[in-house]
Amino acid sequence: MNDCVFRLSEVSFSYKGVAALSGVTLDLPRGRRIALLGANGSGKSTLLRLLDGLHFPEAGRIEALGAPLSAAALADEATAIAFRRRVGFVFQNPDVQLFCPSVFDELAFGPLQLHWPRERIRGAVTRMLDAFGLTALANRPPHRLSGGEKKRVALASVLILDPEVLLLDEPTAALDPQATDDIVTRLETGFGAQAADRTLIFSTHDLDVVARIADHVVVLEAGRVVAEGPTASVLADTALLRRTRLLPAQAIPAVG
Ligand SMILES: Nc1ncnc2c1ncn2[C@@H]1O[C@H](COP(=O)(O)OP(=O)(O)OP(=O)(O)O)[C@@H](O)[C@H]1O
Repeated sequence: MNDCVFRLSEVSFSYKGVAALSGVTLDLPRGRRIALLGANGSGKSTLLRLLDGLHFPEAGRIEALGAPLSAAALADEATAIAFRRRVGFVFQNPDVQLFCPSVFDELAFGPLQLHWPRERIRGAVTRMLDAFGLTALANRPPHRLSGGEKKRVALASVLILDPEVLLLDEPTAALDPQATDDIVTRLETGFGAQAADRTLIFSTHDLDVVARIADHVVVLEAGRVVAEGPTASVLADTALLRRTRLLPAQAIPAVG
């Protein structure tokens, strides 16, 4: 495949002897909305962390945006800054990435690091606050918000930099149905509408979220890729979904 944001070749990774990914070979094409689907512990978060250069493969290779993604490559400060500008990551737990005294400052933090002019920062933050329904919360400390509000702040603080690739680790985990719908709607309408070459890669085990957002699905099981393809065909494979614990093994009998 020629135009891939990431190319993985026989990638393996373990945490002090606990295997998390084994022999993953995968091309992730540009401009797609890709779901990493798998049961708890299947390796989704680990794969996202490798794509973001937070961990590096023990074996195998990763190419990101046409260049090797390795500890040696990111040790070069200019390469690391360029990579972080192009690839945005939102953690599963927003508390690990929210640390500013106010929501406004949280959104302004990235642009300040990139030395945007003050007026540009003010305008961009104001627009993002409005787009994410956060204007009334602008002066609140992020750590005192609800889980759904924190997720919106974390997402807005990454999207303000308009990354080419957005990596989201379980964007709807621990959210109630309304907050889930809110985030999914923003991802359906906000991110993809910006430009056709933007790529979204997100992890989840929620099949409804996959159906609404993704156009391509990669299924992980015990650290291996066991299926990959267009969303409709993967979601139609109920035997696969049952085997990988994404659907209950047996239908639960109706009550009454
Ligand atoms: N910090 C860690 N130390 C040791 N083992 C870990 C660590 N993080 C993950 N693992 C192990 O690596 C494997 C893959 O975990 P990972 O978090 O990538 O899965 P996941 O698909 O994201 O799971 P979940 O859906 O529960 O978030 C699991 O066996 C897990 O126990």
